[in-house]
Order: sequence, then structure tokens, then C-alpha cells
Amino acid sequence: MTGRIDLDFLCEFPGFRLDAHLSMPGSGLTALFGHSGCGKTTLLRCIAGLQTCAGSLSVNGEVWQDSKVHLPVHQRPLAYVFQDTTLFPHLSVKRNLEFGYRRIPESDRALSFDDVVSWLGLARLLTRMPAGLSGGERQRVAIARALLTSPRLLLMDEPLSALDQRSKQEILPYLENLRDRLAMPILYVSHSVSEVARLADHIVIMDQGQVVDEGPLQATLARPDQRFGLEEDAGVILTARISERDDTWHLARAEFDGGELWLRTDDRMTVGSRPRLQVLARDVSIALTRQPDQSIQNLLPATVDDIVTDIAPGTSMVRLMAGSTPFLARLTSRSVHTLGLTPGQPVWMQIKSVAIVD
Ligand SMILES: Nc1ncnc2c1ncn2[C@@H]1O[C@H](COP(=O)(O)OP(=O)(O)OP(=O)(O)O)[C@@H](O)[C@H]1O
Repeated sequence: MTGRIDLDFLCEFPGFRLDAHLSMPGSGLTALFGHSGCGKTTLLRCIAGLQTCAGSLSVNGEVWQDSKVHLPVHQRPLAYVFQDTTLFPHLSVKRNLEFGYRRIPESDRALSFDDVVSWLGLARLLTRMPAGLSGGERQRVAIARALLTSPRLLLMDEPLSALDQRSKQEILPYLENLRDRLAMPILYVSHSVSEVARLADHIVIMDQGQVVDEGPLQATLARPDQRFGLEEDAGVILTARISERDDTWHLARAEFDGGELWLRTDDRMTVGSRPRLQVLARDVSIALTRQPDQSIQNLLPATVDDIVTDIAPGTSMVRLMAGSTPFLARLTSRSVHTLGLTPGQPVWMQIKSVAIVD
């Protein structure tokens, strides 16, 4: 079957067992997410063939591993970008980029040199030497060098985690650009919810060597029984359209299917843009009637959809629907009881804060 990445791996180390079964989309950016030590890097290493592991792997219809086939690392058409990928220190940026590119026969080159240089904003860095680059620039060169080997799968293992906050913010738009332009699938390891919220189309959540949840990003994060890794960061991602700006108060109105939200904004948020927004479950509260005399500006009618006991003792996760858009609210179980919340009930949702993730 084409269009999927299917894998089944089982390997054991003293004190750790990776037992992963997974079928992921064969395009777009899939985030592998989970706490430190849950096995994300080990899974990438198995995919790359760097870690010997029993099992099977096929990528968009090509078998890389099964009971009869085991492609060695150098025959797997993939590229791997690490947290701190080293460039060749004695070669200019251009020569670094050409290194892999020239080894690929012209007829097999999937991407043009100039396109990759432009997508990653490298034109003015081509003559520079690696030692003179910032951490973010170095990672952009490393990503470009990886892409220019025309891989059929791009693996990225915490590519931003060695960068400071400012460099991370600088590089994220380039990664978004790649996600939107590349036909090849990207597997992106991260334990940062904000990075995942901003970049991923699909998410795989791991815990103790196993895949515990996976699916399209927005639907998976909106599940109230989503229990692994997110804790304080549990919440939904929605795509909205900016329909109005109020420059006096530095606010913008964001419309989505089922309502609208006001958010604090800056000059970059133009009318017509479609940012991804994140609303955390801990920033949502519920009232049975509209409460106009309070500081929260975002009051939306919604319907209770589901209520589950949360991981933290005494708390519940309530899923609410505003039109077709799901929200999560983390409440104390006592509040759920006192309000008498039940599925199907109309309520008012009070949203304290909305973050723009891109
Ligand atoms: N070759 C190995 N020999 C023994 N143990 C290993 C080996 N490779 C990985 N492990 C163990 O497997 C577990 C998972 O490690 P892994 O690096 O895959 O986790 P991770 O989710 O990527 O963590 P992090 O986010 O911290 O990078 C760890 O307990 C690690 O010590």
C-alpha cells in the first residue's frame, strides 16, 4: 500500500523495551512526542537502521525491513537531522550543501539546489564558513544539506533543542515553510508541546517504549481521555481566521467554525491570516449562565460533549463543542458535580487566554 509509513518494532535493552506498532501518513509532518526516555530516539534509530531491531518497516510502499529484507543504513533513502548536527568545518556553506547533492545522479534529484537554498533563507550565507554561523543558521544549513540528498523520508530528532529561544523563533517559520512545500514525510521528535502545536499535522504519543496514542494533531489533542505527557499543557489547537483588528486595544478577532475569540496581537497579525491557536484546558472554565460582569472577554456558548476523570486526583476533563470545534476544560470534579454537568447540556465557556502558535 502506498501513502503510509507502517512499522512494527520490538527490541529490548536492560531496563527498556521498545514495542511499537504504528501506521502513519506517508506525507506531512508527524511529531513523535513523549517524556524523556520514552523511546522516541530509539524508534528513529530503528527506522534509520542504526539500531538493530526485529520487525518490519515500509515507507510509501517500499519495504525497508521485514522477515526477508533488511536494508542497511546506507541503503535506506532517508536523511537524519540531529539536535546538534555537525557541518564540515573546513568547507563553506555552499560546499557543505553541495557535498551530498553532487553524489546524487541528476536524474534522481528530487529538489533543486536553488529551491532548498531559498526555502531555508541561505542565499546570503553561501560563502560563509560554519564557525561564523549562529546556532540557528547552522541548523538551517544542516537541514538543507539533508534535503539535498533527495531523501524519501526526513528524520528530525529535537532539531531545535540546542538553540536559545530567539533562534528557535527564527527557525520555526522555515520549518513551517518546509512542511508546506515538501512532498516527503517528516518524522519530528520533540518533547515541546508548543513546537508540536505549531508544526505537526499528525501526532504520535509514546510512553515507556509504546505508542499510546496517535492521530491527526487537532483531533488527538482534543480527546478528553488523552492522558500521556501533556498534563499542564493539555488543550486544543484550532485554526482560525483573523477577521478584524482593534488597534486601540491591540486585539484581533479570530473566527472559527462555531464562534469567535478575541486575542492579544501585534502588527504581524493581518486581517485574512489563518493562525493556529492554542487554548489550554486549564484556561477554560464553565458557567451555566452568561456572566457578563467579569474580566474574561471570551464567553462562548457551547455544549458539553464528554466528561472523563482526569489524571490528577480530584480533577475532570470536560470536552465542549462550540459548533464543530472541540475545546477542553479542566475542572475540579467537585465543580462538575456542583454544576451538574452532563453530556448534551448547553453552557457558557469562559476562555481566559488564547495563545497564537504561528
Ligand atoms: N543502545 C542502548 N543500550 C541500552 N539502553 C538503551 C540503548 N538505547 C536506548 N536505551 C535506553 O532506552 C530508553 C529510551 O531512550 P531514548 O533515547 O529512545 O528516549 P527518548 O524518548 O528519545 O528520550 P529523550 O527525549 O531524553 O531523548 C532509555 O532508557 C535509554 O537509556
